[in-house]
Amino acid sequence: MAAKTPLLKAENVGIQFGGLKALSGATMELHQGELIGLIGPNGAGKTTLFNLLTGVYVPTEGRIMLGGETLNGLPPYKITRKGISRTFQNIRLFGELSVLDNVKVAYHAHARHSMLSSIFRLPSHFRGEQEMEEKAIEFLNIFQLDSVKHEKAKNLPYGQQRRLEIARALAAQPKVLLLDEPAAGMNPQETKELMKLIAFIREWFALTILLIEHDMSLVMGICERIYVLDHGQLIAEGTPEQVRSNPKVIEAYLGEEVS
Ligand SMILES: Nc1ncnc2c1ncn2[C@@H]1O[C@H](COP(=O)(O)OP(=O)(O)OP(=O)(O)O)[C@@H](O)[C@H]1O
Repeated sequence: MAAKTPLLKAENVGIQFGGLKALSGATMELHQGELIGLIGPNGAGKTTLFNLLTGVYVPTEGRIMLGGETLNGLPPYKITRKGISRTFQNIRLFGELSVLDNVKVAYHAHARHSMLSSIFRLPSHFRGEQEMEEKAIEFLNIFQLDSVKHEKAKNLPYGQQRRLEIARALAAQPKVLLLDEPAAGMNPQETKELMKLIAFIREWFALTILLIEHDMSLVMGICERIYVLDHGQLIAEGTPEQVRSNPKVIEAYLGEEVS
């Protein structure tokens, strides 16, 4: 029975901004190891759902649970510590810091060596530092960023900045990774490679991933299941094939490319 408990669950979740119901009655379950797509037209509520899952917004209705523990009302940093990391639609990096330091800072937020050992530069501090550097370089290798590790993040080409953002999110050692349009602004070749990389890191880190993507064809190849949002409501859920042929989804995407 325990195996059936979802890792992350949103139960009738919603939020209202003034008169606007940006999201309402959203119920979603992510199970350990799944790679799930979240799609929908512009303004459907996709990022709002991410903001609710990560504590940026507090739901005005419903419950969010991670492994059975309710997250409602916890601040974002506590939710990150509990195991939910995310990337943003608009890249958020420390532009003036090196690529390596960007990952180390993210790793630091999670590292366990104590403040006292850092202040007094005790041997455990240096072991912690070394371990952090090794871990950070490991992440950079996976994302093919090791050759640019001393570059300032702001000087990287766009595609590399996007990959660095994912490396940073992973450095927090999440159970669940939320990716908000990770391929936005990438060319088709970069996008294809990124999708492969996402499928790879899911396996490598035994992650559960929720991926926002505007273009259904991009998620078709790698996601087992897809949730579809439209006007703040989840209108469909199923395999890519089920979702693609769902009349509500076709209607929501009317005038847009569905496949
Ligand atoms: N803080 C806020 N205050 C007021 N309205 C908001 C706020 N955040 C989101 N909204 C509104 O909620 C709705 C859903 O926005 P959201 O950004 O979640 O959509 P989205 O599906 O991610 O869209 P896109 O694909 O364009 O990124 C929009 O109408 C948006 O203007």
